[in-house]
Parts: sequence; structure tokens; C-alpha cells
Amino acid sequence: MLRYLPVRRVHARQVLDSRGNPTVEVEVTVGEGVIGINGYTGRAMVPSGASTGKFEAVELRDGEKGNYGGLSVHRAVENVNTRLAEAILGENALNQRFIDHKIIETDGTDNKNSVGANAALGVSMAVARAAAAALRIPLYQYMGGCHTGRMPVPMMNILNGGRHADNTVDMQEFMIMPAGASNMEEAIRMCGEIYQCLKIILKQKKLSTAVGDEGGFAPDLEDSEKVLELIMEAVKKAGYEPGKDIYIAIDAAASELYDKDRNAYVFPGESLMKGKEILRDSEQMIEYYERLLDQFPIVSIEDGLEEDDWEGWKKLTKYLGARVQLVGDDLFVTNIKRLSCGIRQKAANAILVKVNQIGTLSEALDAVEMAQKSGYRVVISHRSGETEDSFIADLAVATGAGQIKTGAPCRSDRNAKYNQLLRIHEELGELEIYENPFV
Ligand SMILES: C=C(OP(=O)(O)O)C(=O)O
Ligand SMILES: [Mg+2]
Repeated sequence: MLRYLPVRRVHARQVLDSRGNPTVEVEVTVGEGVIGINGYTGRAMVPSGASTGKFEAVELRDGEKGNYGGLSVHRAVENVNTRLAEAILGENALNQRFIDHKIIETDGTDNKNSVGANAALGVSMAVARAAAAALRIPLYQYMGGCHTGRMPVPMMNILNGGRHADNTVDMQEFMIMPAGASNMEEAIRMCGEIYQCLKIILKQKKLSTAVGDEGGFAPDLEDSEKVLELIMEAVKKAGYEPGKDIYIAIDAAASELYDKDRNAYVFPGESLMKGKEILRDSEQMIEYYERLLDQFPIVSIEDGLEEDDWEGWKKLTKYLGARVQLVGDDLFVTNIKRLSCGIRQKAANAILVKVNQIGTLSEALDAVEMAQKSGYRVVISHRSGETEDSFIADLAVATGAGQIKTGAPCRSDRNAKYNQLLRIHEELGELEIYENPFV
């Protein structure tokens, strides 16, 4: 029986992400024999956010001494090749929690600012991949266990705004959810068809079909209502019924809109398009969401308020929590300390899980477990800066999260995840579970 699988080699290098910025790639080789003969290698690439929460673990970049305008990650790469390698060489790759403990101990800070969350995560994910490879089982099964079979409903971001695009749309993400599909393949097909219909509609209306960071279209539009009307049109044009086959999810990314000095959320694009300044305070934001819920089949609102406004989040949850999923992204940053604070206060009712917000796989899994035990829903998520690594597709299946947010179906960094889900769909066959999380 294989109980001890020693880490034999740890190696990192700098590669590029989907925004053309440097990121960390790590390879970990495990096994008894000579490297390359009896060893198994796992490789992982680390994503990167643009609208990062201020409580996230720290992504280490080189700054003034680096290149790529300071964005290079040579220091993080060096930390993998020296400090983290020393810490885990010879340790058992089958004990992910112990490996992650060694990573956390080596870093020694609260927010991974010593080795860098990018260095930490690259090692953590690569170890999991190598272990799964050595056991010759799929990654989702290694992380999720023998009963794994629940596929995630995609939250597919087809219209980008906020920090992810240079248009006048202030809210960051407008997503479609094929809750009416019967399996993963159908879900991805429905979304893909709607995406193409949206492109045709935008073209007909002489609106831009250029895309934002996550591959969603990024035209200049007046306000969120206009965005949602266009999406409704695209859903119908593709032959689907809004509110039955397709639901809507929004990521307001409100921390990015919040102006502390004015204690209000500023909508610069809407202000520009309407020729007057549009500001909303916390209460007005809640009223605004309520109006949108009355008009459109929205089932999920992420980061509806900013990351420090616990009182606002409590109110938001009290007023709208029974009606809609309220997802904490910047609010929780995949951190069990912040999540338990939210659970205690009844703030939000779901968590967005981004592995690089916390920096190790075990800590991300702890956040998923805490949420699920507390009746909070879970959405596994990509970052706006992504790579061809499809790790989160396996993670979404492994955790049975039921939802995945991983962008539009038109860029290889996003399709890496959808294509992996299609492979898992094929592998699971009739045993696949695909359910509408909102019934
Ligand atoms: C994916 C997101 O964006 P970023 O990666 O820029 O934080 C998000 O805010 O949910
Ligand atoms: Mg978000």
C-alpha cells in the first residue's frame, strides 16, 4: 500500500498569465525512484486578481528592482526554489495538510507576505497534482474522494465592466447560469450559444464586441439595466427562457466603487453616460438591487457592498438574503477567520473561493467545509488574470460546490476550465450529478 510518497524535487519558473503579466509556475516531482524514471510530476500555475480584496494573502512581486514594470515574480520563484523546497523535500506528498502546514510555517506571517501567496499556492497545487498522478487517479477524485460526482453550474461572465474593462459599465461582471441544463455538456453549450447571440446583437446595435479580461464583451452602455436587457435579448434569441432555463448572476465588485471620503458608491460610467453624478449609499445600493431583482431573474449578487461594511452586509442579508444568493468575495477572501465572522453576524449567505486569496489548498478546502457546514453556498472561482491551468475545474467537482465562476467561453485561459469539466463529464458518464442550486 502506498502510504509514503516523498517529495523529490521542487522547481519554479516565471511564466506569463492571460494579461501578459508574469506569474509563478511550479513543478513538484514525487516518488521513490530516480527522478524521471519512477517519479511523478505535478505542475501548477498561479492566477492573479485585478480587483483584489484588501484582506487577501499577499502576491509577491519584485517591485522597483524587477522588470515587466515591477510585476516580475523572481523573488517568489526564488522562494519556491529555496525556502519552500527545503521545507518539503522528503516530506510525504500524500499528506496535503502537512505539506501546507510546512508552507505556512516557512512563511511565518498572517498573510503570506514573506514567501508570497503566489509561491505558496504554486507549491501547494503542484503537490496535489503530483500525488494524484502517483496514485493514478483523477485530480478531482484525489481531492474529493471516491463518491465525487457533483458538477458545478457555470456562472459564465459574458459582459465585463469595472476594473476588468475600459468601458462605461460600472459593475464588474454580468453572468448567465444555465440552471435548466441537465448536464455539464448541455450547460456549456447553452452558455456558448447565448454568448454568440449576444455578439450578434451587439454588432446589430453597432456596439463594441471587444472583450474584457475575462472574455465577456465590454461595450459602452448606460447602466446595469441596459446590460441586463441586452442579456435577456441574447438568452431569448438563443431559444432559451430567462428565469427558467437561464438565471443571472452579478458581481458588483462594490469595494472598487466605494469612495471612503464620501461614504458612498460612485458610478463613474453611469455618471458619464447620463451627464450627472450617480452616487449611492449603502441603503440606496440595497434598494437598487431590489429594483434589479424585481425586473430580472437574478439569483446571485456578489460583493454587493464593500469589504469593510459589515453593518451594510447584515442589512443586505436581512432584506434580500431569502430572495437571492449573496456572495462574499472581497468580504471573505477565502479566509475562515473572516468567514466565521460573517457567519456569526449573518452577513452574506455564500462564499466565493479563490485559492490564491489564501495561498494553500488545505486552507481553501477549510473555507469550503466551514461554509458548507454553516449552510452557506460555495462558488469556486478563477481570477481575472488566469492561465491554462485547469485546477479549479477539478476543485469545483471535488468539493461538490455546485457552482463555478470561470469567465466567457472565448479565451483559452477560461476554456481550459470548461474543457476540463467536459472531460470530467465524459468520465463520470451517467453518474454525473448536475443540479439547479436554486430550487
Ligand atoms: C474574479 C474576480 O476578479 P479579480 O480576479 O480581478 O479579483 C472577482 O472579483 O470575482
Ligand atoms: Mg468578485
